[in-house]
Amino acid sequence: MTELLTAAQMQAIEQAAIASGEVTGLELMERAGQGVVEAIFEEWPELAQPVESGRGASPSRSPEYLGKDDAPRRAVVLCGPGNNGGDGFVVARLLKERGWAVEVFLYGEPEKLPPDAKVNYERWRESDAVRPLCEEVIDAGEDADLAVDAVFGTGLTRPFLDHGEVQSELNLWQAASRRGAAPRVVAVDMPSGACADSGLYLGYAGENPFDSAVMANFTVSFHRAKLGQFLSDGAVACGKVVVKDIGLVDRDSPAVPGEVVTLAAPSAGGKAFGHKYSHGHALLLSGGHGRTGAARLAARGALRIGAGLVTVGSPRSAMMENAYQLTAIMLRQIDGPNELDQLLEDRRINAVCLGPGLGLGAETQMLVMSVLKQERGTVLDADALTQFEQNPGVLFEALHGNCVITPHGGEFARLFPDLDEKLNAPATTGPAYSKVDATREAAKRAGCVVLFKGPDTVIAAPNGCCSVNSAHYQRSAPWLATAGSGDVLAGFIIGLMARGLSPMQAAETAAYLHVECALNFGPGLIAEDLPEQIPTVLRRLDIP
Ligand SMILES: NC(=O)C1=CN([C@@H]2O[C@H](COP(=O)(O)OP(=O)(O)OC[C@H]3O[C@@H](n4cnc5c(N)ncnc54)[C@H](O)[C@@H]3O)[C@@H](O)[C@H]2O)[C@@H](O)CC1
Ligand SMILES: Nc1ncnc2c1ncn2[C@@H]1O[C@H](COP(=O)(O)OP(=O)(O)O)[C@@H](O)[C@H]1O
Ligand SMILES: [K+]
Repeated sequence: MTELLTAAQMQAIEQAAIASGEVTGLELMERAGQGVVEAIFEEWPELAQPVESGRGASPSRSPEYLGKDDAPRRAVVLCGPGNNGGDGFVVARLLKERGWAVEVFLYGEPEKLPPDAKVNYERWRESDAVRPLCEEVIDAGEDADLAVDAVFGTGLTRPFLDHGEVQSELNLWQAASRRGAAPRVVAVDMPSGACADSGLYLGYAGENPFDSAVMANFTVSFHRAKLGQFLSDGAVACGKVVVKDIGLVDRDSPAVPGEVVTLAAPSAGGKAFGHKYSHGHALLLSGGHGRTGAARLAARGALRIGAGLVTVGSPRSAMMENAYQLTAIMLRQIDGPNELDQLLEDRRINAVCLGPGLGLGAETQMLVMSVLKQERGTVLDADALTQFEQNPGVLFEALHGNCVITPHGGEFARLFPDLDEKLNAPATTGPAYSKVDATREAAKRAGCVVLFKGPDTVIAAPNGCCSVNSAHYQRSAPWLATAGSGDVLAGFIIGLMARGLSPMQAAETAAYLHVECALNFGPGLIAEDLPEQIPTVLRRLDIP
């Protein structure tokens, strides 16, 4: 289970360790700096060689490794006014010990550094200069091999704006480094300017932070990854996240505030035994004539993910259209809520999904209400959510603990306009209101699991349980931005609920597998391809 911590949770863990006497803040800072240096050479082994050595010199820890014609590697280290800056001074010293030429710039006043950072500042100052962080850093960085961003980490509380020019230059370095030019940028804990809890850049009202903010090639975090590294812009700005152990032990400390968020992972448990009815019977409602594709996509998803039986319920107008295109999936005519009620007298139908392609209008509202009063496993998506834009309270009243709702950004805004407004208001103070905060509040209000879609899909239950299904970094799956992929996701969830997974487990597992399917297929993906990847993905993950 990969935990994603908020700044407050990380601070509480650190404080508890220091209070217990097992470690000092200074030791933690030294380990953090060591972790960053280690990560740099793991990421870029070539940096362990001096420039132009070309003689296969082995990595060395002392300046003696320099041959006659070799030039030292060069780094600029940008330090900030807090402990993130303290880590930066450690990194500078360790690189220098390896023979690097290092220039250090400080944003802030040395006298105001917190104690541990001050100690490391003084150690650096014993032999070298610290210059104020200003435009000079731009010239210094131009031909450096490496830029270390240790300006702000988990302590960012307000916008880092007055150094916009410096930031935009860092951004140019970063862009240049993606083209193979120097310097590479490594961020300590967070790319400075981005909030560690929300991933939002502070103070960028209406502007694209990526026009000027620090973006890293990779980010080194300590003990555990931070939430902001997997949410919103933070998940783009970090480049990649490497977590380094700094010797903190996990503890069930009541001092750690709030329920910890995890990265979504599939729940184990497959089709080891039983007959088809022991794997549940999922019903998916189709829209009318010309609007049936979405329900069939979802139904195919439900069947592939292992529901024992899957039925599409179709209005008369669409029976032929559906019949032509369904084989293993069964078809039943359902015209209106009364016929739906009759069908649901069959208690073996234990999970119902509605919304994809269903259309808007009074009938949709009645169908939703009819299903919800049955208290079966229920997934509401798309039109079944939009239908309640004018009266979300009616929906929340009827939702129950055996439901999952799966809004994308637009649907979320329709059901939870106030939360959407908070989430999209320009972030000015840290920790900023995050997609995790919004989804948790939404789940409480709705009284059921909410899966808020996106490359950073957040899944939350009313009890505060929450996970992030990340399609970033090595799981980046931009091909999912294709029509109908959300319908398949709804089908995956209802299929797993039919099989008996809890709403939270089903939503997490489905979201995880959805991304795996996209990764398995790759470019050119269309929604129809997603269910067809399930067999390979399940086999690879060893889920029977
Ligand atoms: N918490 C931990 O367990 C550890 C923390 N370490 C490092 O310490 C960092 C956290 O240190 P801090 O809490 O001191 O926070 P930061 O160093 O991230 O920055 C906070 C400091 O900057 C000030 N500040 C915030 N926003 C500002 C702005 N826009 N303009 C000017 N000043 C601003 C704050 O008042 C505070 O003094 C972590 O990111 C990590 O790099 C590591 O040394 C190892 C252990
Ligand atoms: N860039 C992206 N990277 C990863 N996943 C994405 C991306 N864009 C969309 N998705 C995912 O694709 C699905 C799209 O669903 P949705 O917006 O409901 O589309 P549709 O209604 O067309 O099916 C969601 O699961 C969402 O999380
Ligand atoms: K930083």
